[in-house]
Amino acid sequence: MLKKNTQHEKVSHRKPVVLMSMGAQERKGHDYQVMTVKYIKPLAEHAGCVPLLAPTCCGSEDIEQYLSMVDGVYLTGAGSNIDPALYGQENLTPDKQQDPNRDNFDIPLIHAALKMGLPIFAICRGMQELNVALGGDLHQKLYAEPNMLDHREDGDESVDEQYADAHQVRLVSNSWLSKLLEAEEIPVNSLHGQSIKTLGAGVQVLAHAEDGAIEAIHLPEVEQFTLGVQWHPEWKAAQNPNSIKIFAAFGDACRLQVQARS
Ligand SMILES: N[C@@H](CCC(=O)NCCCC(=O)O)C(=O)O
Repeated sequence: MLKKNTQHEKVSHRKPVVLMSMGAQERKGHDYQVMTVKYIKPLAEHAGCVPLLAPTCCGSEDIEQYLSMVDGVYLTGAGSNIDPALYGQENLTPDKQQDPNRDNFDIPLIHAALKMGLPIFAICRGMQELNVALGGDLHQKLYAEPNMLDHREDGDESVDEQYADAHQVRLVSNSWLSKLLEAEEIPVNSLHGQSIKTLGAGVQVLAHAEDGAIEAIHLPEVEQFTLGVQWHPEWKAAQNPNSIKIFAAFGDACRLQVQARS
């Protein structure tokens, strides 16, 4: 009987594991590391990945070990601002919360993940981190810039109202994102006071808001999937076909990574 040579047919059927870095929160005098459920669920349900939550409070020395266990990196939004010293500016919003541990974990994490060829999907603060890690900078108060709209949510509204579509974004024509979403323009929610000002090395724009604010980026010179969006596709993702497509595309890229490693 002929023996089938399975050596070249090794296909791994395990789900991709994706690292999510947690953020700091203080509650009743105790320091917590947290992650919002709205970010976790679409990664499992629409990307088909296994979320692995990494605390950012223990320094960055174990980053390579974390990355050796995962097939992708997912950088979420968070209320805290990135320390402007990391992009060479004085702090213009000293009243706003910062999270130096997350900054100090995520910046080297991004460099290491890029070096390892891991897919990266970044939302809101995560997209800003991706740009800062590559030497770009931010508008610290987008709302105070001439001719720019106020992209912040109204804190007095209900959460549903805060995350409702707020404006259109125009996708760069013929880009992979416009092809994926089969659209030139999509409506998005908007909950940020800061935004990308100068692009980092290798960063390219994939979408703009009506006022010119940068709404989506990628790194076309690297081989792996990279996407940063300033809006929140994680919010009620199951009800938004564009969000489902974005999470599925990230999941597909992580599945390719699983195969590449098997
Ligand atoms: N502080 C930055 C980043 C904004 C951001 O990530 N917001 C997320 C809000 C909370 C959440 O939905 O997780 C800025 O203001 O631009």
